[in-house]
Amino acid sequence: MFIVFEGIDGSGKTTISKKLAKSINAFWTYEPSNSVVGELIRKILSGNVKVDDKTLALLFSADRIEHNKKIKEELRYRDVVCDRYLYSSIAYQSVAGVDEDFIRSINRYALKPDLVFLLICDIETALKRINTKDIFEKKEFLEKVQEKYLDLAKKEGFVIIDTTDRTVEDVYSEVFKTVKLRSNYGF
Ligand SMILES: Nc1ncnc2c1ncn2[C@@H]1O[C@H](COP(=O)(O)OP(=O)(O)OP(=O)(O)O)[C@@H](O)[C@H]1O
Ligand SMILES: Cc1cn([C@H]2C[C@H](O)[C@@H](COP(=O)(O)O)O2)c(=O)[nH]c1=O
Repeated sequence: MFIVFEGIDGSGKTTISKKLAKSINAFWTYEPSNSVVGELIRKILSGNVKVDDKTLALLFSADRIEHNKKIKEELRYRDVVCDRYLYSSIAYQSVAGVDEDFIRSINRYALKPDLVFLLICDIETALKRINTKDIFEKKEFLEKVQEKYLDLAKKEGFVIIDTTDRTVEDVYSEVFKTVKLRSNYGF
């Protein structure tokens, strides 16, 4: 099973996805990945290197091609839990002004996940949770990204979980119950 966690920065994706991967003995992975393209992306996100928004969208899709190879390989043996994926590109890059059809087109060969969790959070709470700031971590921008995610969630059937004012344990318990229901395993 290929499970993806999406949401704005500070919504709790890394915390919850790592916890889930550990408890179901799945492979935990993330985007931007640790490929050479992923490393270049992180330099751009820190604001040290500037590129056109379309170039950044292309870099995310190139990193995803590299990342997909690893995911497919792991799925032969076990479940995969991923911290950010394709829908981060659709949400962030479209809010940054890149045409959604262009984003979908350059990602058309990306492996489809079996289950997507959208972790939503009050923006002020999310910003308080994060220490380092990247080029996208601004209140107005993240508000639009979260709206775009909610729009995608309705169309694509994501499981939405609000993490505002909830403990990690509480959020995790809801995630675990959903995975149990949606999978063939009796964890
Ligand atoms: N439900 C929660 N309640 C309180 N704090 C939380 C909750 N979930 C996560 N946190 C804390 O918020 C911080 C950010 O969490 P995390 O890194 O999981 O978010 P994220 O969505 O992966 O962020 P980013 O996209 O910026 O990497 C961490 O210090 C984490 O311990
Ligand atoms: C995969 C992906 C990511 N992003 C953005 C979203 C965040 O601002 C950063 C990643 O930071 P994190 O702390 O590692 O979550 O990258 C994006 O704009 N498009 C994407 O496809």
